[in-house]
Amino acid sequence: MKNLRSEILKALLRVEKGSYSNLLLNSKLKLIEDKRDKNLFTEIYYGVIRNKLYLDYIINQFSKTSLLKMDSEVLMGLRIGVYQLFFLDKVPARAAIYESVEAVKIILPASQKGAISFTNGVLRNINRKRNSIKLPAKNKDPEKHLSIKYSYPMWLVKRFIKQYGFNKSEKILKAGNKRAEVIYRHNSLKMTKAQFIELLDAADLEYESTFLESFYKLKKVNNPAQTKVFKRGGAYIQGTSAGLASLLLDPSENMEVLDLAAAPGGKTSHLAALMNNTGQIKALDISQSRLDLVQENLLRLGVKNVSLKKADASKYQDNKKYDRILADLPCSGLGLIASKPEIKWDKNENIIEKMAKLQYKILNNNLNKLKSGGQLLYSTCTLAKEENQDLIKRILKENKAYKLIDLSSRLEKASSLNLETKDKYLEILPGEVDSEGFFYALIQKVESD
Ligand SMILES: C[S@@+](CC[C@H](N)C(=O)[O-])C[C@H]1O[C@@H](n2cnc3c(N)ncnc32)[C@H](O)[C@@H]1O
Repeated sequence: MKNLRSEILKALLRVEKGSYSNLLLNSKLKLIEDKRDKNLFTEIYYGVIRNKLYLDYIINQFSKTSLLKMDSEVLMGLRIGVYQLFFLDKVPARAAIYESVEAVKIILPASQKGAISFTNGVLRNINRKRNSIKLPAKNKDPEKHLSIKYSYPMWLVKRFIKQYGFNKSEKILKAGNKRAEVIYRHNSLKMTKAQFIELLDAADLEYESTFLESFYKLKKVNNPAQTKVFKRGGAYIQGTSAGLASLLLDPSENMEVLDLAAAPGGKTSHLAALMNNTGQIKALDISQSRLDLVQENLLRLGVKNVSLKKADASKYQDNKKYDRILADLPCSGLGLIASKPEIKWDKNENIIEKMAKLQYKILNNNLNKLKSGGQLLYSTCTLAKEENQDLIKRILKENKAYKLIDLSSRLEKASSLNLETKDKYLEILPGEVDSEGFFYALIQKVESD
């Protein structure tokens, strides 16, 4: 790779235009040989996305030009520079400024000399007066304080404070800025636990256990999808909160299971493993290209009891009745900010409302596919109550033949987590648990005599 910072700058501009940060990063890291360069690329790239508002707050105090009027290349170059100055002790200030200005120089045409000296001047000025920078006061404007300190848009800070109060919100915001860890789920359909561990050890992969028995946190791994254990189907990369969903649904062998939104297949393949490849899982998704990913994953993982179908789950019709239904539905994703920090900047209140409507339609269309006594697990990776508690309350109010089951005993059986359910629901909050934010509710069709 020719110039690391200019490549970071280009990649960040693409994320601003809508590219998925994790997919783009993976494709960029493949082009970098040196391990230290890979780490520095990742650090600056995610650091700038995570801390954008804080970086802009600083730049704004030292620039006579408004941020809105700046060339996007210059603004991004400044963010890259300020991030290094404030967050990376190992990069000397002189190098941080020089490299960031060089990156802008490479990207902008030579005719834009003024923009280059502007970038240089602003960065030097910020570095000189760095000790004078102050956050908005916590006691005067607590919302603004959190918004700038942790770089979250105001609407999201206000929403969290309303739902969880100031202290819990601060923990959630802080945890969302921590780099997400890579976790392998051991896939028992391809190898025993002992063989799985043997392959981790043989590859010198450092790991530690988690609150779920089959999930291992990997330390310092650059290409988790390139290891032998992964390629042989012994592992699936999956967060612990995502993994908890299939465990809470608790399927048994030979059951009939419906998965309403399956792609890329994490929970489907986990269910298949828990059922030991017996019974039948019907897995739906609205997107064919995403179903192709499921197919690829199921093949690698040796899953044999799943049939895939492209369908809109809000309209899907089926004459069968199921023992278990997994409704891991599309959502606003506010629990996944640590692994996909651009969620901070891409989402808004309208998306939450839109998602809640879709989730309502999907649940209403599928509840009647449960057998008598059958159970549906609803899960989302978001922390918006309209998509979680409020939605489930409404569904149960309108459908009297269904009841909510307290998730405590399932949680105790599935994990070593010491968490209380609230109103029978379970919610995982980043900052309280070292995992993604998730919500779960278990609904049962009341048995008819
Ligand atoms: C949260 S993801 C599912 C993750 C999956 N359960 C897993 O564990 O890998 C939501 C999925 O819902 C799909 N989707 C969105 N709208 C849908 C609809 N109306 N019907 C079915 N699937 C839908 C998306 O394509 C996406 O793959």
